[in-house]
Amino acid sequence: MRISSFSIHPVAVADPPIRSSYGLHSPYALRTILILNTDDGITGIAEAHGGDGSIAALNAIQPMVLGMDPFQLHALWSNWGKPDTSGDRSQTWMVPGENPRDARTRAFAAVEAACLDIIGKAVGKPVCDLLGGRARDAAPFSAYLFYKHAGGGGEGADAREDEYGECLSPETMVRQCRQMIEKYGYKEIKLKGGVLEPEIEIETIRALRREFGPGYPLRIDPNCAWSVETSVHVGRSLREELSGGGYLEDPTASMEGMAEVRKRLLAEGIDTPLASNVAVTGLDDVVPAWRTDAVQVVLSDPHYWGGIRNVQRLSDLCDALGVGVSMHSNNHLGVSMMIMAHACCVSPGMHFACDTHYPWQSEQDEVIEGGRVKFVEGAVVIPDKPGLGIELDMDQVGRLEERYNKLTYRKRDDAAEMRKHVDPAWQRILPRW
Ligand SMILES: O=C([O-])C(=O)C[C@H](O)[C@@H](O)C(=O)[O-]
Ligand SMILES: [Mg+2]
Repeated sequence: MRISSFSIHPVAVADPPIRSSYGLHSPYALRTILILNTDDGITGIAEAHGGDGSIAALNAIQPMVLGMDPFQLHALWSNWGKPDTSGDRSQTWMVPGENPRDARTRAFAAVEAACLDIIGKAVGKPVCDLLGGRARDAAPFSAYLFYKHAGGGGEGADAREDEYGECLSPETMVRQCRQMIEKYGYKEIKLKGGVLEPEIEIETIRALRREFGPGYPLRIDPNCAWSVETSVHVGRSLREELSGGGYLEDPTASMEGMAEVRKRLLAEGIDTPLASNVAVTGLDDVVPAWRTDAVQVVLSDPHYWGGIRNVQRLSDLCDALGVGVSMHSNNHLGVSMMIMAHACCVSPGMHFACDTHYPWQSEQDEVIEGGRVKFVEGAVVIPDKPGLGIELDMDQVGRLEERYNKLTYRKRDDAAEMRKHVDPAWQRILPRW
């Protein structure tokens, strides 16, 4: 079997004005759909980050993919040569999906997912059953809460209804969480922080705990917005709330900063795990993060960590080191949803509910046949279908691609969006508090 065609479809997906320490989301999130066909008529699909950087990396791998046997993934990776991993591979300064240092890993991840989809279809097995068998039948996800301005995303005739309204206070965040839990059944909660004064974010976490109780583990992620001092203060203030299955995610920048926060919290008898997808972005980072005790929960991602198999490798490595594993997300559609669900199900060490931005996207913008992926009590059940278990709706892909072609931007730039809509002088300052 050989890959006989390779096509990429950039798409634009309506996205509400949600905030993080990187800034503000633009009206459309950018994604890329990859389609591979084989000479015996099997189609494999994948989804990757969007915009020019992602497309350039996919174009660069294309000549090696055309004509390859989809079973030979090791050969593809080694023939491409080792990517340049020198310099800053972190996501401290660049929003996920925009660091050119992991562009190759991300392109490989997309090809790998499409090849696994092909292999699954060829042998009649779901992807997670190709990779040693599933550790679980359903992938649990968490309610991923964002401070946000009013608006549902999209523009003009494409503007979407605002399901969650403005949420810039503890009370409105509790309402957002209630809506999300009622709709999807999530059992764990993640708050994207680094947006408002730390005292307001502390109060938001407390309000969530009062409302939902200790049965819903809580995590907060300010994407490095805090100094070591502030991180220790937040860790101390939320000692109870972040215990029992929660964590403190990327409170401060750099492995050294994280290690210092950990040391100071432990000195006060506070054992809240620190999680990271910013300081730790690849397998090479795991041992240094473990050795310095900077990170107790590593946040995988089958996109920028180099694929589903690397998430599985990461899970095994973390298991051996006694480190936890969870999963990071970015805005995504149903194809990524299934890539993430399969990655979770083949990773025995994944004991936390994974992140997903999926509730922030809408039914109108889904690209898979049959509408959106469903959650059952907060989890995505692996369908009894071969490969990833989904097919593309090409009319929808065409519609979202047409929309992409009309946009004036080709990369995610949350700081520029912040200057346009909130504060013309806004700069990303780290630490801000
Ligand atoms: O866990 C994280 O760091 C993220 O989810 C990063 C994302 O880019 C998030 O900050 C966002 O969507 O703004
Ligand atoms: Mg994070």
